[in-house]
Amino acid sequence: MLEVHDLTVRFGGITALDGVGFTVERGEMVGLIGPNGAGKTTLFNCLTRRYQANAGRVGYEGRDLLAEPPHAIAALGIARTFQNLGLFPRMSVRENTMVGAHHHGRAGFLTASLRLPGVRREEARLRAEADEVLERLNLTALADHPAAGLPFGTLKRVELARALAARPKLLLLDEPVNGLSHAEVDEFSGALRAIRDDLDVTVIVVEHHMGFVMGICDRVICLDFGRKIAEGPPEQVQRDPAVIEAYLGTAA
Ligand SMILES: Nc1ncnc2c1ncn2[C@@H]1O[C@H](COP(=O)(O)OP(=O)(O)OP(=O)(O)O)[C@@H](O)[C@H]1O
Repeated sequence: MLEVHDLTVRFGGITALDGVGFTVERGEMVGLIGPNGAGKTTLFNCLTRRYQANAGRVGYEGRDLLAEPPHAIAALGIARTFQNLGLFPRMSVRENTMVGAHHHGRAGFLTASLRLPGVRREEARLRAEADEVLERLNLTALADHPAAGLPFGTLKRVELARALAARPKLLLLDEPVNGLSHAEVDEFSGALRAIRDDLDVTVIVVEHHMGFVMGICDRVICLDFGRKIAEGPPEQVQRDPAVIEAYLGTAA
């Protein structure tokens, strides 16, 4: 599904990604780990075309992803969540979720403003789809509640709901369980497993929570200073001396 070759991104004198390469098969759940500043978010920003790569290639379902404009990413089936949440505080949980589905809508600015019957039907369809996602994530009771004022753990689930409403084939999760309690992490893991099994979604997840990553991922890739330093099954990567050193080096 995804083939990343020799991806390099520089910001002035900093090389945020340095010749990174890996592949992801359809249906896999891949963990992307590495100390702060390793280049994980930069990688997501390249895959969603927010950042321009200096070198390298990315193949996505046989396409040259780096040749696609940023606005085409959602329609290609790539959705992401953000480390610091990308929600609209004054909009309800349902409305925030419907934002994720906007690229399925066909109504233009004019037809939408005129509220023609076709537009109303379409809105009802998007709303029904959003409600289905909310149900799956145990958010139905909060559908009409504004995002503002909800606990952080709940907002993390709303953020996931928004990404799922886009009906993604490839889901990029940026620190989805950061700041969650132990019980919330377990709940999130369960929901994510069910989503992967039921919705045929391929997942790449950036996370510092090792218990979560090791418990849920089929394969783990570790970056350090923009380079891939390890890749393999979770138990193997966890024991890899280069990975241990990268983390301990940061802590020291
Ligand atoms: N827009 C930018 N402009 C300049 N430097 C940037 C930019 N984005 C990222 N960087 C730099 O690139 C490097 C990689 O950052 P990135 O955010 O990708 O790391 P990360 O692995 O996601 O870290 P964290 O775990 O802290 O989120 C860092 O040195 C960072 O300062």
